[in-house]
Amino acid sequence: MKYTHDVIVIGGGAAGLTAAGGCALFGLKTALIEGHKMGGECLNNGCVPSKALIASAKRAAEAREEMRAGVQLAAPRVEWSGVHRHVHDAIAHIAPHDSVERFEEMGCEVIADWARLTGPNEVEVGGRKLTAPRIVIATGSGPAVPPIEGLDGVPYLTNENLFDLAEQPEHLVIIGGGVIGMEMAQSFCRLGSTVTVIEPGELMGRDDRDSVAVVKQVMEAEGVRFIRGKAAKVSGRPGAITVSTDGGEDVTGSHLLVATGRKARTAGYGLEEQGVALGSNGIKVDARRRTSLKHIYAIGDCREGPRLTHVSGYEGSNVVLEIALGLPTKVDWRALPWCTYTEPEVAQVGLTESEARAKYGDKLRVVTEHFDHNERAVAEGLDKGHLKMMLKGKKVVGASICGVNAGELLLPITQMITGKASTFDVGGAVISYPTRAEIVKAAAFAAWEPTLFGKWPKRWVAFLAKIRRAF
Ligand SMILES: Cc1cc2nc3c(=O)[nH]c(=O)nc-3n(C[C@H](O)[C@H](O)[C@H](O)COP(=O)(O)OP(=O)(O)OC[C@H]3O[C@@H](n4cnc5c(N)ncnc54)[C@H](O)[C@@H]3O)c2cc1C
Ligand SMILES: NC(=O)c1ccc[n+]([C@@H]2O[C@H](COP(=O)([O-])OP(=O)(O)OC[C@H]3O[C@@H](n4cnc5c(N)ncnc54)[C@H](O)[C@@H]3O)[C@@H](O)[C@H]2O)c1
Repeated sequence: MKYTHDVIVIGGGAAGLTAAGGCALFGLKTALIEGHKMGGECLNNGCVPSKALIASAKRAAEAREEMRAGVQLAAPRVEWSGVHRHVHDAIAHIAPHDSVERFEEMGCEVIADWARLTGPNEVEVGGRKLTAPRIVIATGSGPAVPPIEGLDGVPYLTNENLFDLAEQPEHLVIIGGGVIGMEMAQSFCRLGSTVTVIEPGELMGRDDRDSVAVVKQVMEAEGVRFIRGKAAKVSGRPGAITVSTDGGEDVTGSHLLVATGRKARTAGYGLEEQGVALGSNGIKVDARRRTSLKHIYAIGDCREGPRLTHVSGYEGSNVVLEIALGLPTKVDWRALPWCTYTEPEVAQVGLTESEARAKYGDKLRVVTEHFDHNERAVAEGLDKGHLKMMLKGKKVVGASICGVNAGELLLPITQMITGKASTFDVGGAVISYPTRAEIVKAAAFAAWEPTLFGKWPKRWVAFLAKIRRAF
């Protein structure tokens, strides 16, 4: 069969851009199809605007802090139009990196339209039929909005319109205390909105409980109100929206944000018709990200599995190895990192303590180091939080960190989990003093303390000392 392309990539978010760019750079004839905005969720409605908003909020929070380190800042003045501009400037600054022009320069044929799978090797787009021996689906996810009674009758926000708000909410009610709910709750509160979070289960359910407890305490002290319960009914009108929980509590706010999880984009573009198997929330894939039709790959948020930008990029790179170089490449989640950018941040890599306990039982050793023993943190007066390192013998199987810039501390731990560095290497490394990174070195060294100061080294030391005394 004569194909129009070597590979067709559907979706121009983090996953699709990585896959298409990589294939084109290797010289494959690559079609990259994006129906909406290049850069997808991360650039336009996700990571970039949310982290920019968090940055504005952090400035306001610092000014609101009581005197620290002998300095009292003046009360903050928040201009919503300025916050809005900062958020959109950040998007505009990064947009060229994900642009049509950049991907065309790499060698992709970029098509700005909606694609539809019309045959096992055929995609229809903009009235054209493209064919290729390999197809990559990277269509992402959107907000999963639960069927709450009355929700359709009021205006509500999701991550798709939150960053376009023209005015600052007076009282933002957030349904969902997951990652989006927590990052946005703290930010809007710090910018001066009243914020209420409704969550029936654990806040930030995937994360280490001790870390989340620290964040919750900080957010409550800053003024965020948490209601334990499930949003069961919504009523009201624009500007006065009431959410009633299954526990009988009512809260009325000026704005409502629904942050109740993600739904993979799998409908309406031919997957089922072509026999691509779907799971409960995403395309079914194997470890090599192949769908039930082995020449069709699914990567990033659209398939079942973790939904994070770096995961999309990682899977995009993997399929480039498969498609361009013919190297079967399985995903490896042993050292999967993630970070929630609350303050303090909550960062995780590998297993949490509870996962590690379930897997290793008594063989697990948890080393905990606190930032109030880290001299940089103490000097800065920002010493809340801790690092927990999960060890099986001298091998790291996971770590949870809660603290200022916790996400920046994950890299050496990733290397220890994958075996590219040992606890001995990191525990014995010379690193700058005083840095927060010393907490990682201290925990890695702790893996060796029982051995280093154990029976045999002590015997050797005693022997040497005895000889020295004798001569
Ligand atoms: C508020 C928020 C904050 C976040 N913060 C972080 C963070 O700090 N760190 C982190 O790692 N992750 C974060 N995420 C998650 C991250 O944004 C996603 O995991 C990531 O963007 C997924 O990339 P993707 O390429 O798989 O999908 P997407 O970015 O959703 O891209 C899919 C693209 O496919 C296009 N498309 C869909 N169907 C078709 C079709 N039929 N034809 C043509 N085009 C199509 C869509 O228009 C879209 O542009 C955040 C998410 C949200 C919502
Ligand atoms: N820093 C980051 O890496 C980052 C930041 C933001 C988003 N993300 C990504 O975005 C997604 C998280 O999105 P999210 O926060 O919407 O989902 P989530 O799954 O983290 O949290 C959703 C929460 O909504 C709650 N919920 C569901 N129905 C409810 C109801 N009726 N009433 C009250 N609460 C209800 C759930 O119990 C859950 O805790 C993930 O894919 C995540 O990886 C990542």
